Amino acid sequence: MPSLQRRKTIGLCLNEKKKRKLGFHVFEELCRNHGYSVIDIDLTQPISSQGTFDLIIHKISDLLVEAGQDLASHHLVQRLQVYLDTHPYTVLLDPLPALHILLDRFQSYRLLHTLESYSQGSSGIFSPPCVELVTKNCDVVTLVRTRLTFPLICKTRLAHGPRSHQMSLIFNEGGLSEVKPPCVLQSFINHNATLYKVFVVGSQHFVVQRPSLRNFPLGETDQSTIFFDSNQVSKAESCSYLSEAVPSTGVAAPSDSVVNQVVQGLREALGMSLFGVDLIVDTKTGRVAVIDVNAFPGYDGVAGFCSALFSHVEKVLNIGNKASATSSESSETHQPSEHAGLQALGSFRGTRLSEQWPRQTLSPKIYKKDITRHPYIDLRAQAVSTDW
Ligand SMILES: Nc1ncnc2c1ncn2[C@@H]1O[C@H](COP(=O)(O)OP(=O)(O)OP(=O)(O)O)[C@@H](O)[C@H]1O
Ligand SMILES: O=P(O)(O)O[C@H]1[C@H](OP(=O)(O)O)[C@@H](OP(=O)(O)O)[C@@H](O)[C@@H](O)[C@@H]1OP(=O)(O)O
Ligand SMILES: [Mg+2]
Ligand SMILES: [Mg+2]
Repeated sequence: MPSLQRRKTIGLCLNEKKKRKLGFHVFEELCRNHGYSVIDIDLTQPISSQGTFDLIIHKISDLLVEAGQDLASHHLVQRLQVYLDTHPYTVLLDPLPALHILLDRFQSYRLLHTLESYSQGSSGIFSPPCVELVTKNCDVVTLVRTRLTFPLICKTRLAHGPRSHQMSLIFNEGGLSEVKPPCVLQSFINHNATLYKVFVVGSQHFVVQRPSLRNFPLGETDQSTIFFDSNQVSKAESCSYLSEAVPSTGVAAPSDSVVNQVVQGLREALGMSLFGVDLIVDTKTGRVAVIDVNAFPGYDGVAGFCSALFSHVEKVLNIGNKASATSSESSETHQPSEHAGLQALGSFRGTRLSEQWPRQTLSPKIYKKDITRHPYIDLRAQAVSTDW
């Protein structure tokens, strides 16, 4: 029987600034030239009336953060969630549960430490020791004495938005009185002011070198706390006074195999396609530290971003095609299935955590939770099964 094929439709929930920075018109043109429709989704209007979307690309971090406090934003996120629930074959790049993890540095670092513990130190990859400060009512000095080493870097719990880039470098116990929870205190690792940004697009990744914070003497010193904005330190064009490298102490860049392990571990654990990982190399030990994971970052310096994204989208849509054809042959019902192919690509539908993570690894509490009503998901260590 002849079948009428609908034009595949890609929806975008990206603000103009993000699109402009990424040169996103190139991606849109590639899509249209290959027969796909591309439509900007307006979350203030019913989504179904704007199109039938096979795949949605978004960066709604602002909205996800606001949804915790603001009812109007909550409703917009809810609208997207309901659309996904009622359109089980729509692929969301990237899944909302994973984004909730990356919006929260507590959860991101817990995930990194879990991945590290699976490798039992064999890979030489680590995430610097850190402590979570929820309120002022804790004995910060004892926590730091028992778990961390000076200098420390203090980062806000929230990982997105302008205030999330306001950080401080603390050199002694006296400096601890100024920290403002909720925040993370993390041991500072000397890395000769060199940062390696790994930008992931589906199964591909790109490594870009950037400036970073300079080395500091290890151990407690009487240096006063340095407050800084991370956006002024590690952008391609940054030339902060905090970034002078020491030329003679260069260390080798992370090897391809280390970068692959980090990317693969996070891709599988998060089920994401579009993310960035910041790596530094410890000048003392040569080990590679993972210090930050960002959802849908800027990809600045990645020349082929739009074509890499297009080829990933094509792969996902083609696998989705086959998977839905197979499942409609074998079953009358249209339940969301766990497509092995999609999972292998790390491109999961963005509905509930339970649909993307192996069910047996989730506690019943998380399994039942409607993530859009809970800005922070309680990520359990056992929910991660990937080795580094
Ligand atoms: N543990 C650490 N040891 C040494 N330097 C660090 C450490 N953590 C962060 N840095 C430095 O501080 C900068 C900002 O840290 P981080 O990447 O966590 O912040 P961010 O604001 O989330 O960055 P992004 O803009 O990539 O999202 C890094 O680029 C690096 O220069
Ligand atoms: O443009 P966006 O708002 O997505 O900003 C992202 C920023 O990209 P940009 O530098 O091109 O702006 C990213 O920089 P690189 O890692 O790529 O250097 C990184 O700072 C993310 O944390 C930011 O995401 P956010 O913190 O806002 O969620
Ligand atoms: Mg960073
Ligand atoms: Mg970050």
